[in-house]
Amino acid sequence: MGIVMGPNQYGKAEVRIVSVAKNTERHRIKDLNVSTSLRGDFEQTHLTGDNANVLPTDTQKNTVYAFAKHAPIGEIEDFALRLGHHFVDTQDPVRGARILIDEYAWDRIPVGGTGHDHSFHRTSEEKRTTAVTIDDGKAHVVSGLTDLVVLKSTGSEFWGYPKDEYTTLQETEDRVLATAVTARWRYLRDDLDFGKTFSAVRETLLEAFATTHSYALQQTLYEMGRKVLEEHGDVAEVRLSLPNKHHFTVDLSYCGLDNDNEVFFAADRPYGLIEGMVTRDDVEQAPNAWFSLPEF
Ligand SMILES: O=c1[nH]c(=O)c2[nH]c(=O)[nH]c2[nH]1
Repeated sequence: MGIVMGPNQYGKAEVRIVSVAKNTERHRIKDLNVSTSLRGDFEQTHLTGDNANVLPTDTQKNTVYAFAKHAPIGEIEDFALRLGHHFVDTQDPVRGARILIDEYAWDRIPVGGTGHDHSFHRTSEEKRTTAVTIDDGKAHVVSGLTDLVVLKSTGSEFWGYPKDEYTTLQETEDRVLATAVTARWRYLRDDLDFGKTFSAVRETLLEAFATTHSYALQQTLYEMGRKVLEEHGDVAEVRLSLPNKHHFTVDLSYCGLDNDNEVFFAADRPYGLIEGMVTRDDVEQAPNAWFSLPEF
Protein backbone atom coordinates (compact mmCIF):
# COMPACT_ATOMS: atom_id res chain seq x y z
CA MET A 1 0.00 0.00 0.00
CA GLY A 2 1.43 3.37 -0.99
CA ILE A 3 0.64 6.88 0.11
CA VAL A 4 0.66 9.67 -2.44
CA MET A 5 -0.01 13.39 -2.49
CA GLY A 6 -3.37 14.12 -4.12
CA PRO A 7 -4.68 17.24 -5.87
CA ASN A 8 -3.51 20.45 -4.26
CA GLN A 9 -3.33 24.18 -4.74
CA TYR A 10 -1.93 27.06 -2.76
CA GLY A 11 -2.06 30.83 -2.80
CA LYS A 12 -2.90 34.00 -0.88
CA ALA A 13 -6.48 34.30 0.26
CA GLU A 14 -8.38 37.55 0.62
CA VAL A 15 -5.95 40.23 -0.49
CA ARG A 16 -7.90 43.38 0.29
CA ILE A 17 -7.12 46.09 -2.17
CA VAL A 18 -8.60 49.53 -2.64
CA SER A 19 -7.36 51.46 -5.64
CA VAL A 20 -8.14 55.09 -6.39
CA ALA A 21 -7.98 56.34 -9.98
CA LYS A 22 -6.87 59.98 -9.69
CA ASN A 23 -6.30 60.93 -13.30
CA THR A 24 -9.13 63.45 -12.99
CA GLU A 25 -10.58 65.37 -10.05
CA ARG A 26 -13.46 62.90 -10.12
CA HIS A 27 -11.85 59.93 -8.43
CA ARG A 28 -12.97 56.36 -9.13
CA ILE A 29 -12.47 53.62 -6.56
CA LYS A 30 -12.22 49.87 -6.83
CA ASP A 31 -12.60 47.90 -3.61
CA LEU A 32 -11.68 44.25 -4.06
CA ASN A 33 -11.02 41.05 -2.15
CA VAL A 34 -8.65 38.95 -4.29
CA SER A 35 -7.61 35.34 -3.70
CA THR A 36 -4.99 33.54 -5.78
CA SER A 37 -4.43 29.79 -6.04
CA LEU A 38 -1.74 28.07 -8.07
CA ARG A 39 -1.81 24.49 -9.32
CA GLY A 40 1.06 22.57 -10.86
CA ASP A 41 4.22 20.72 -9.96
CA PHE A 42 4.27 21.11 -6.20
CA GLU A 43 4.79 17.53 -5.16
CA GLN A 44 8.27 18.06 -3.67
CA THR A 45 7.31 20.79 -1.24
CA HIS A 46 4.67 18.46 0.18
CA LEU A 47 6.88 15.37 0.21
CA THR A 48 10.23 16.81 1.30
CA GLY A 49 9.85 20.55 1.93
CA ASP A 50 11.89 21.41 -1.18
CA ASN A 51 10.48 24.81 -2.14
CA ALA A 52 12.25 25.20 -5.48
CA ASN A 53 8.90 25.37 -7.29
CA VAL A 54 6.98 27.38 -4.72
CA LEU A 55 6.35 31.01 -5.64
CA PRO A 56 5.62 32.38 -2.15
CA THR A 57 2.08 33.40 -1.34
CA ASP A 58 3.64 36.68 -0.18
CA THR A 59 4.90 37.27 -3.74
CA GLN A 60 1.45 36.43 -5.09
CA LYS A 61 -0.01 39.10 -2.81
CA ASN A 62 2.62 41.63 -3.92
CA THR A 63 1.82 40.81 -7.55
CA VAL A 64 -1.84 41.66 -6.98
CA TYR A 65 -0.92 45.08 -5.59
CA ALA A 66 1.67 45.75 -8.30
CA PHE A 67 -0.75 44.83 -11.08
CA ALA A 68 -3.22 47.36 -9.66
CA LYS A 69 -0.56 50.03 -10.18
CA HIS A 70 0.80 48.88 -13.59
CA ALA A 71 -2.55 49.48 -15.29
CA PRO A 72 -6.08 50.40 -14.28
CA ILE A 73 -7.79 47.38 -12.68
CA GLY A 74 -10.78 47.61 -15.02
CA GLU A 75 -13.39 44.89 -14.84
CA ILE A 76 -12.67 42.23 -12.20
CA GLU A 77 -12.77 39.48 -14.83
CA ASP A 78 -10.04 41.20 -16.89
CA PHE A 79 -7.91 41.81 -13.79
CA ALA A 80 -8.27 38.15 -12.78
CA LEU A 81 -7.40 36.97 -16.30
CA ARG A 82 -4.25 39.14 -16.32
CA LEU A 83 -3.15 37.78 -12.95
CA GLY A 84 -3.92 34.16 -13.78
CA HIS A 85 -2.08 34.26 -17.12
CA HIS A 86 0.88 36.00 -15.47
CA PHE A 87 1.41 33.23 -12.91
CA VAL A 88 1.01 30.45 -15.49
CA ASP A 89 3.18 32.18 -18.12
CA THR A 90 6.07 33.27 -15.87
CA GLN A 91 6.51 30.33 -13.47
CA ASP A 92 7.40 27.04 -15.11
CA PRO A 93 5.99 24.71 -12.47
CA VAL A 94 2.68 26.58 -12.40
CA ARG A 95 0.28 24.91 -14.81
CA GLY A 96 -2.99 26.32 -13.64
CA ALA A 97 -4.35 29.21 -11.61
CA ARG A 98 -7.58 30.17 -9.96
CA ILE A 99 -8.21 33.83 -9.17
CA LEU A 100 -11.28 34.72 -7.10
CA ILE A 101 -12.37 38.33 -6.81
CA ASP A 102 -15.23 39.89 -4.87
CA GLU A 103 -15.97 43.54 -5.57
CA TYR A 104 -17.63 45.79 -3.01
CA ALA A 105 -19.82 48.53 -4.45
CA TRP A 106 -19.42 52.17 -3.48
CA ASP A 107 -21.74 54.97 -4.57
CA ARG A 108 -20.91 58.65 -4.61
CA ILE A 109 -22.34 60.63 -1.70
CA PRO A 110 -24.93 63.02 -3.15
CA VAL A 111 -24.08 66.60 -2.32
CA GLY A 112 -26.42 69.31 -3.58
CA GLY A 113 -28.04 66.80 -5.94
CA THR A 114 -24.85 65.41 -7.58
CA GLY A 115 -22.44 62.68 -6.59
CA HIS A 116 -19.36 63.98 -4.80
CA ASP A 117 -15.99 63.74 -6.58
CA HIS A 118 -14.14 61.86 -3.85
CA SER A 119 -16.62 60.86 -1.11
CA PHE A 120 -18.42 57.55 -1.25
CA HIS A 121 -20.89 55.45 0.71
CA ARG A 122 -21.86 51.82 0.74
CA THR A 123 -25.57 51.33 0.02
CA SER A 124 -25.83 47.55 0.17
CA GLU A 125 -23.98 44.39 1.04
CA GLU A 126 -24.27 43.16 -2.54
CA LYS A 127 -21.00 42.00 -4.08
CA ARG A 128 -20.00 41.28 -7.65
CA THR A 129 -17.84 38.17 -7.96
CA THR A 130 -15.67 36.33 -10.41
CA ALA A 131 -13.77 33.05 -10.41
CA VAL A 132 -11.25 32.82 -13.27
CA THR A 133 -9.59 29.47 -13.82
CA ILE A 134 -6.63 28.93 -16.13
CA ASP A 135 -6.43 25.23 -16.84
CA ASP A 136 -4.58 23.43 -19.60
CA GLY A 137 -3.96 26.76 -21.35
CA LYS A 138 -7.66 27.60 -21.41
CA ALA A 139 -9.34 30.35 -19.39
CA HIS A 140 -12.75 29.84 -17.81
CA VAL A 141 -14.74 32.75 -16.40
CA VAL A 142 -17.51 32.21 -13.84
CA SER A 143 -18.99 35.52 -12.73
CA GLY A 144 -21.79 36.36 -10.39
CA LEU A 145 -23.16 38.26 -7.46
CA THR A 146 -24.01 37.63 -3.82
CA ASP A 147 -26.36 39.23 -1.31
CA LEU A 148 -28.69 40.83 -3.82
CA VAL A 149 -31.68 41.18 -1.47
CA VAL A 150 -35.10 41.24 -3.16
CA LEU A 151 -38.71 41.09 -2.01
CA LYS A 152 -42.13 40.77 -3.64
CA SER A 153 -45.05 41.91 -1.51
CA THR A 154 -47.51 39.76 -3.48
CA GLY A 155 -47.51 37.54 -6.58
CA SER A 156 -46.31 34.54 -4.59
CA GLU A 157 -48.26 31.45 -3.55
CA PHE A 158 -47.33 28.14 -1.96
CA TRP A 159 -49.80 25.27 -1.86
CA GLY A 160 -50.35 21.73 -3.12
CA TYR A 161 -47.48 20.24 -1.11
CA PRO A 162 -47.71 16.88 0.70
CA LYS A 163 -48.88 16.94 4.31
CA ASP A 164 -47.97 14.45 7.01
CA GLU A 165 -48.40 14.27 10.77
CA TYR A 166 -45.70 16.94 11.26
CA THR A 167 -47.08 19.53 8.82
CA THR A 168 -48.34 22.78 10.33
CA LEU A 169 -47.68 25.15 7.40
CA GLN A 170 -50.89 26.68 6.01
CA GLU A 171 -51.35 26.79 2.25
CA THR A 172 -51.32 30.33 0.91
CA GLU A 173 -52.31 32.10 -2.28
CA ASP A 174 -50.71 35.36 -1.19
CA ARG A 175 -47.45 35.71 0.68
CA VAL A 176 -44.30 37.81 0.77
CA LEU A 177 -41.44 36.28 -1.21
CA ALA A 178 -37.98 37.49 -0.24
CA THR A 179 -34.47 36.20 -0.79
CA ALA A 180 -30.82 37.20 -0.96
CA VAL A 181 -29.66 36.05 -4.38
CA THR A 182 -26.34 34.34 -4.87
CA ALA A 183 -25.89 33.70 -8.59
CA ARG A 184 -22.92 32.45 -10.58
CA TRP A 185 -22.85 32.04 -14.31
CA ARG A 186 -20.23 30.60 -16.66
CA TYR A 187 -19.31 32.58 -19.73
CA LEU A 188 -18.49 30.79 -22.96
CA ARG A 189 -15.80 33.37 -23.81
CA ASP A 190 -13.03 35.26 -22.06
CA ASP A 191 -13.05 38.35 -24.30
CA LEU A 192 -16.41 39.92 -23.44
CA ASP A 193 -17.26 43.42 -22.27
CA PHE A 194 -17.63 41.99 -18.77
CA GLY A 195 -18.98 45.16 -17.17
CA LYS A 196 -21.78 45.52 -19.68
CA THR A 197 -22.64 41.82 -19.61
CA PHE A 198 -22.66 41.72 -15.82
CA SER A 199 -25.13 44.60 -15.63
CA ALA A 200 -27.35 43.01 -18.27
CA VAL A 201 -27.43 39.61 -16.54
CA ARG A 202 -28.13 41.25 -13.18
CA GLU A 203 -31.02 43.15 -14.74
CA THR A 204 -32.44 39.93 -16.19
CA LEU A 205 -32.25 38.21 -12.79
CA LEU A 206 -34.11 41.09 -11.15
CA GLU A 207 -36.75 41.30 -13.87
CA ALA A 208 -37.36 37.56 -13.74
CA PHE A 209 -37.79 37.67 -9.96
CA ALA A 210 -40.20 40.60 -10.25
CA THR A 211 -42.33 39.32 -13.11
CA THR A 212 -42.63 35.61 -12.31
CA HIS A 213 -45.90 34.87 -10.56
CA SER A 214 -44.43 32.38 -8.14
CA TYR A 215 -45.96 29.11 -6.97
CA ALA A 216 -42.64 28.14 -5.32
CA LEU A 217 -39.23 29.73 -4.89
CA GLN A 218 -37.99 26.70 -6.86
CA GLN A 219 -40.06 27.87 -9.84
CA THR A 220 -38.70 31.41 -9.46
CA LEU A 221 -35.16 30.00 -9.39
CA TYR A 222 -35.67 28.13 -12.66
CA GLU A 223 -37.27 31.17 -14.33
CA MET A 224 -34.38 33.40 -13.25
CA GLY A 225 -31.85 30.97 -14.71
CA ARG A 226 -33.90 30.26 -17.82
CA LYS A 227 -34.29 33.95 -18.69
CA VAL A 228 -30.56 34.56 -18.25
CA LEU A 229 -29.79 31.76 -20.71
CA GLU A 230 -32.51 32.89 -23.09
CA GLU A 231 -31.34 36.51 -23.16
CA HIS A 232 -27.56 36.08 -22.92
CA GLY A 233 -26.03 33.81 -25.55
CA ASP A 234 -22.57 34.10 -24.00
CA VAL A 235 -23.71 32.37 -20.79
CA ALA A 236 -23.50 28.57 -20.65
CA GLU A 237 -25.12 27.87 -17.28
CA VAL A 238 -26.33 29.56 -14.13
CA ARG A 239 -26.13 28.39 -10.53
CA LEU A 240 -28.44 29.99 -7.98
CA SER A 241 -28.62 29.78 -4.21
CA LEU A 242 -31.77 31.37 -2.80
CA PRO A 243 -32.46 31.49 0.94
CA ASN A 244 -36.20 31.80 1.53
CA LYS A 245 -36.43 34.77 3.89
CA HIS A 246 -39.70 33.84 5.51
CA HIS A 247 -42.24 36.53 6.36
CA PHE A 248 -44.92 35.19 8.70
CA THR A 249 -48.28 36.92 8.95
CA VAL A 250 -48.72 38.12 12.53
CA ASP A 251 -51.89 36.87 14.26
CA LEU A 252 -53.44 40.16 15.46
CA SER A 253 -56.56 38.53 16.91
CA TYR A 254 -55.17 39.29 20.38
CA CYS A 255 -56.45 42.81 19.89
CA GLY A 256 -59.40 41.97 17.64
CA LEU A 257 -57.69 43.04 14.36
CA ASP A 258 -57.71 41.25 10.99
CA ASN A 259 -54.40 40.83 9.21
CA ASP A 260 -54.94 40.61 5.48
CA ASN A 261 -51.26 39.99 4.67
CA GLU A 262 -50.21 43.46 5.71
CA VAL A 263 -48.20 42.96 8.92
CA PHE A 264 -45.41 40.35 8.99
CA PHE A 265 -42.81 38.98 11.31
CA ALA A 266 -39.54 38.74 9.30
CA ALA A 267 -37.70 35.69 10.59
CA ASP A 268 -33.94 35.51 10.05
CA ARG A 269 -33.57 31.78 10.81
CA PRO A 270 -34.18 29.04 10.11
CA TYR A 271 -34.66 29.68 6.41
CA GLY A 272 -35.50 27.44 3.49
CA LEU A 273 -32.55 27.14 1.13
CA ILE A 274 -33.43 26.60 -2.51
CA GLU A 275 -30.48 25.86 -4.80
CA GLY A 276 -30.04 24.69 -8.35
CA MET A 277 -28.31 24.97 -11.68
CA VAL A 278 -29.99 25.88 -14.96
CA THR A 279 -28.02 24.83 -18.01
CA ARG A 280 -28.07 24.47 -21.76
CA ASP A 281 -28.14 20.92 -23.07
CA ASP A 282 -26.04 21.78 -26.11
CA VAL A 283 -22.84 23.24 -24.64
CA GLU A 284 -19.70 21.49 -23.55
CA GLN A 285 -19.54 21.07 -19.79
CA ALA A 286 -16.50 22.59 -18.07
CA PRO A 287 -16.10 20.90 -14.69
CA ASN A 288 -12.75 22.61 -14.09
CA ALA A 289 -14.40 26.02 -14.34
CA TRP A 290 -16.50 25.11 -11.28
CA PHE A 291 -14.03 22.86 -9.48
CA SER A 292 -13.74 23.75 -5.77
CA LEU A 293 -16.37 26.49 -6.01
CA PRO A 294 -19.51 26.03 -3.91
CA GLU A 295 -21.76 23.55 -5.66
CA PHE A 296 -24.43 26.24 -6.03
O1 LIG B 1 -41.25 28.39 -2.13
C1 LIG B 1 -41.21 27.54 -1.21
N1 LIG B 1 -40.62 26.33 -1.43
C2 LIG B 1 -40.54 25.37 -0.47
O2 LIG B 1 -39.99 24.27 -0.70
C3 LIG B 1 -41.10 25.67 0.79
N2 LIG B 1 -41.17 24.98 1.95
C4 LIG B 1 -41.80 25.78 2.86
O3 LIG B 1 -42.04 25.47 4.05
N3 LIG B 1 -42.13 26.97 2.28
C5 LIG B 1 -41.69 26.93 1.00
N4 LIG B 1 -41.74 27.85 -0.01
